[in-house]
Amino acid sequence: MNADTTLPTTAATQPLLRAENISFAYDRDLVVQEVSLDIQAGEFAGIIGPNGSGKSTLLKLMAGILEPDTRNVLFRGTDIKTCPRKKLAQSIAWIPQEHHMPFPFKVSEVVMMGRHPYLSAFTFEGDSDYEIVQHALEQTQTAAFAERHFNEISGGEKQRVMLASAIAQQPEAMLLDEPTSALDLKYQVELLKILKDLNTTRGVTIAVAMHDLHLASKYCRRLVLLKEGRVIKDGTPEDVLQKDILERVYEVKVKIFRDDTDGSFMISPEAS
Ligand SMILES: Nc1ncnc2c1ncn2[C@@H]1O[C@H](COP(=O)(O)OP(=O)(O)OP(=O)(O)O)[C@@H](O)[C@H]1O
Repeated sequence: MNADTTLPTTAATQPLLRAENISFAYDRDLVVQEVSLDIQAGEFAGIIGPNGSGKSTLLKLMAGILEPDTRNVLFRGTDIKTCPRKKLAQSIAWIPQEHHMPFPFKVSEVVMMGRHPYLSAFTFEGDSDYEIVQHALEQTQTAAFAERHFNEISGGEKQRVMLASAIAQQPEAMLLDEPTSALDLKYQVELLKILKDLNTTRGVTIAVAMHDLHLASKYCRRLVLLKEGRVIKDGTPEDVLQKDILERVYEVKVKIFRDDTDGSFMISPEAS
């Protein structure tokens, strides 16, 4: 067995990801404060909260991109800092909010980057890698512009290409930072349907930062509400999307409507 890809065998009993009372500051002020959060394998969790509440930062900490100042993030019970990088790159896909490539890569090449954690320094992509990439391009409806340069496509097209790259990565978990922010109505729903399908049919764990509370309540089985870097409420959409909680956290009066067809919630801010 290759030691580089081995993780502890006790892993199955642990949450996939655990933030154990972590705090983090970019400079002086803490932007994540004493957050304890377990993400179990197979969950579909939404991270919600006002601008600047720490959603992106928390996801970056959970993905091992940033290191907490205090305490640790554990991946299957092991401090994420000490996990073999290759195994981590195969296991966790991170989809950031902003995408820019430093070189003029084609869309197909960006999607192929999802396969890189599986290749060694001296191996080239094989037929199965190309098949996986082609399937990911088709699944995200990005195959039509696979030969265009990534930096020359629209923001919404980039978001779908980054999802394709994450699908090609075949990870255990996808952490996504506002993946629908640049998408039109059709593709917002398409992207969330793809995530739901990956979650239900392949067991991919999803943690996604979202501003659209209606879509969050429609697709996420759990919502974690942040304010000023702290978890204010963590539970089902019904537990979290309550008038008094939302008004306190977002500092605006809201009306909440329930869609009886799927149980989702529509939140309408009221002009004061
Ligand atoms: N690279 C950085 N350097 C310094 N401060 C940062 C950096 N990134 C974020 N911050 C600050 O950290 C805080 C949390 O930001 P973060 O992006 O995590 O919040 P967010 O909830 O994702 O916000 P939004 O909904 O606006 O995307 C904010 O006050 C932000 O200004």
